[in-house]
Amino acid sequence: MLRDGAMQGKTIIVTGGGTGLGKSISRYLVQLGANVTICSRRQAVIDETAHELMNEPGRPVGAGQVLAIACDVRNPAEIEHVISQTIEKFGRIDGLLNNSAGNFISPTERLSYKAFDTIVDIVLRGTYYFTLAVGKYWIENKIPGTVLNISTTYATTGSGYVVPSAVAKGGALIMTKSLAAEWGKYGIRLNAIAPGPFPTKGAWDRLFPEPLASMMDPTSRIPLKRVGEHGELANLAAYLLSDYSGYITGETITIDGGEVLAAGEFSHLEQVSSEQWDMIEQTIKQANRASKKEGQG
Ligand SMILES: CCC/C=C/C(=O)SCCNC(=O)CCNC(=O)[C@H](O)C(C)(C)COP(=O)([O-])OP(=O)([O-])OC[C@H]1O[C@@H](n2cnc3c(N)ncnc32)[C@H](O)[C@@H]1OP(=O)([O-])[O-]
Ligand SMILES: NC(=O)C1=CN([C@@H]2O[C@H](COP(=O)(O)OP(=O)(O)OC[C@H]3O[C@@H](n4cnc5c(N)ncnc54)[C@H](OP(=O)(O)O)[C@@H]3O)[C@@H](O)[C@H]2O)C=CC1
Repeated sequence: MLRDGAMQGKTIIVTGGGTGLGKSISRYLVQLGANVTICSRRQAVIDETAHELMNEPGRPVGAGQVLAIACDVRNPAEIEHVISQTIEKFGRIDGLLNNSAGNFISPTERLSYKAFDTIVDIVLRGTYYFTLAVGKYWIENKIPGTVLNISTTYATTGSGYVVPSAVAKGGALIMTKSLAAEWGKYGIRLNAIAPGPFPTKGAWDRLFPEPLASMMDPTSRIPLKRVGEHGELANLAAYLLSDYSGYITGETITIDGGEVLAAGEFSHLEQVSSEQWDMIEQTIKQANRASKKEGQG
């Protein structure tokens, strides 16, 4: 979507950049010329991704560099290591993509305290630790940085069976708005993306395992009748991390094929056949005529 070289000179840290959506967004940022530090717990996974992104067939001239540094986002010392290594290699940091997450589907009453903590710690604590560390660096160095948080649509609607994730994503979303209000004076912007279903191994293994996968079709509730494509999300993420979105802050952009609209009370009526609509129309018109007659009488 953006022109070639649109992110040249920018350095972005992508948490969870070794897999799934973080990897796809990192790929696009690198193609656009950004230097990208990818970090997550598994060094072997991020090393392999860094190698892949640096050696892609058709890699454009002017594509960015990739640095892979292991980091558990629950650990401030490891976050500070990522920040110092990134500055040492690329000179500065312009953007932070908080994309790391943990999640699995479960009735809430089956969760141990530790299970609940594990999700909230990765998603909420990890997001505010990283944002705080990078934000302090930006304020101290007068850099107008940009944070982009990968949220979910249920961060605002709520959802059963993923309650720790909903709690944590909801908290991170409120942080996005709150800090956008507070740090605007430093030129720092914070936005979020709320994706609908975008197939990744990480999400599908934990949210649509068998027998759930055979029982439900995630596209059935989506007005556009399909899941998202990674390139569609990467376009939006690159735009929100770029200077082209310079007047947008505190915003959450939903990219879900209209899935959240399924909550509308009558939105499921696509199951009604054309013949049934003929009958319904006649029934309503009959009721209209009857009520008119009552008015005349
Ligand atoms: C498409 C829609 C939106 C998508 C949104 C996304 O975020 S997709 C992103 C998807 N991507 C990812 O999630 C990627 C990263 N995810 C992961 O690494 C793991 O899934 C993790 C989040 C469990 C963390 O692993 P870890 O090694 O740090 O932790 P651990 O193994 O030690 O477990 C901690 C506690 O949780 C318990 N527990 C675990 N499973 C279940 C269960 N099914 N049932 C009940 N409990 C369960 C486990 O028993 C333990 O508690 P205990 O017994 O000690 O009291
Ligand atoms: N796929 C989808 O349909 C949707 C995804 N999302 C969001 O998109 C984002 C990416 O998810 P997706 O790509 O699907 O799934 P993935 O499982 O591929 O991505 C999650 C990433 O988080 C990293 N991670 C997990 N725990 C930690 C930790 N403690 N410290 C650092 N990194 C960690 C993982 O790497 P490692 O294991 O090496 O640490 C992994 O790279 C998440 O925020 C998710 O909530 C939102 C809505 C829908």
